[in-house]
Amino acid sequence: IYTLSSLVNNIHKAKVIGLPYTLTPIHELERWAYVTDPILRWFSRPYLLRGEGWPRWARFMIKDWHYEDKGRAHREYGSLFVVVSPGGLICYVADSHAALQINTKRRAFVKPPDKMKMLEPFGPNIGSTDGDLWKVHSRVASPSFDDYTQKLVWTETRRHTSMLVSQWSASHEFAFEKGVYSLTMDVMGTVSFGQQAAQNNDKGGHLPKGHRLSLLGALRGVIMHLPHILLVPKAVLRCTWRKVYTAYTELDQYMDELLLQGSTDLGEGSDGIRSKQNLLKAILRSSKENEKRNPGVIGAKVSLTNQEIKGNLFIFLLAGYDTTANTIIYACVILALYPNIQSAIVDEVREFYKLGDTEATEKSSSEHLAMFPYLLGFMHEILRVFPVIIPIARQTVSAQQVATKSEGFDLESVTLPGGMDIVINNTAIHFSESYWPSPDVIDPRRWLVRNSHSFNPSKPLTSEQELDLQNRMFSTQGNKKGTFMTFGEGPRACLGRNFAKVEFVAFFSNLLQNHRLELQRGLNPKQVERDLRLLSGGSPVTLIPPHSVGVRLVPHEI
Ligand code: HEM
Repeated sequence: IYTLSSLVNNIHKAKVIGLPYTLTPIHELERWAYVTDPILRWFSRPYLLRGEGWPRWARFMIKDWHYEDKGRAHREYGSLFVVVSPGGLICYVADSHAALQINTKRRAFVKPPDKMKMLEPFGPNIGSTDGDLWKVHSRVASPSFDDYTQKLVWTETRRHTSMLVSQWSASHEFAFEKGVYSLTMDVMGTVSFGQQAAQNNDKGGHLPKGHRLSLLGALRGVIMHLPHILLVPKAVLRCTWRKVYTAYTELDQYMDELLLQGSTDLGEGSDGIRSKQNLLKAILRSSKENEKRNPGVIGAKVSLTNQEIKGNLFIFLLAGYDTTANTIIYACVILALYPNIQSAIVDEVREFYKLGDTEATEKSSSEHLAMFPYLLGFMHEILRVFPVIIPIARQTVSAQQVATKSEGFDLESVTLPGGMDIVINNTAIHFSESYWPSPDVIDPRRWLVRNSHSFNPSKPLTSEQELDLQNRMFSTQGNKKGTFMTFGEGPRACLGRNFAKVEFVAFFSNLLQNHRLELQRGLNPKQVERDLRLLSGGSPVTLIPPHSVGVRLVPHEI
């Protein structure tokens, strides 16, 4: 009776909103969806492989159904619609104008508070907080992502890629995904905690006093078991999964020690040289500087506690490790499938090496990136077609009006009630013909013309586009806001987007210097591409390919 009356009540709420709505027994944000998701994914596989999307009755019960759906639901119900279940209502948005407002008005549309608590195993952070507290986190954390950090990312990524290339080229059947994951993890580790993360290992017996794992070992243990650390209460973890619990406590202890060391260095003034820093020290210093700058603000929070600094370092690891790894993995497979795109990137890489100052540390990260416009275009095209962060979720704090501008959508604005869940369907936006002509076609040149929305890879180029392509400039300036959402938009957009771009470019500029990527022998390219585009691995955190995809490194012909 309760379930039924909740459903009737929710239908009434949906009718008042006035948007098209549809019913489902369970929606994707409910706990029950953890049960329906694996069953329905397994059951729907044959439909997906036929290119028909989800069975209509099942789709809203599947977590992150949007990727495989590719905007079908929006073509059926409209660019904004509501899914109603006894458990609640979700408003799905695929209208760039509405998406932009929702992302820009951060005080009116907040991150769902109940889900954000989960992101605080080490402490509150920039990703989990909202309102005034977020502002303090943002003020302290943002300056740490400066040019020095990006340069560190550049050098560390190139160093780790060189090591990976020698391992991979020594063995034809290398563990491809594993290599990429360990690369992004090691880069995150050294950039966050300094060289200490790369030194001492668990096997060599040189563990620091009082530790059972190395810093990198603890980091790896935490990252590999993130879902358990985020979802299982610590007391339960301690009794049931000792190994994971140990990694968690060890990382906590390392961060405490590093913070203490960092504070002492700052106090003694021996930390004046920015070049000796890592993210941990940078954020500590930024927090102290904020405190000095605002001494008179009584009662107002201006700096972060050690707990909050740890929380932020954790969120950087969480947000930056497998997002970048999966972007690189999708990119490697697409390069193996599209030799023409790979050749254009190899040309760009060769131009770069001709300049002869590849490790030029005096160059800023933006100068490095400017040398790879096509590669950056390719990265954005990968992130458009494979948006590794699938949904962007928000909740209204009180009743909020949202204006819409989609073609064929009757309503000019709608009022969403307070406490309503909203999901911005970025896959639907990225596969909308009106924002991205011929959206299925992967073409990095979209990002090298002044107006990406007028570029149709299936049609001949206009003279203006030809001119733009000759000038070879990567830019998103002319693009309509709200049409590319993989890094989010507005004040809560990704803090590490430049970090990810530098890492991506540093990786491929090194990998493709002497080698090409090909599919492993025996794989059918059509089948590989079909699986990649039609299925996802159903990860709880980021979009991952449905199964391991073999690529191999082949030396360039001389
Ligand atoms: C390809 C790689 C990446 C993608 C696609 C990505 C995507 C995103 C998206 C979509 C958001 C906004 C979520 C929302 O609005 O709810 C976000 C936020 C964030 N990202 Fe990334 N990210 C990437 C890499 C990184 C890296 C490398 C770092 C750090 C080292 C990072 C740190 C963050 C942080 C701290 C936030 C929270 C910002 C805030 O709430 O104010 N990300 N990211």
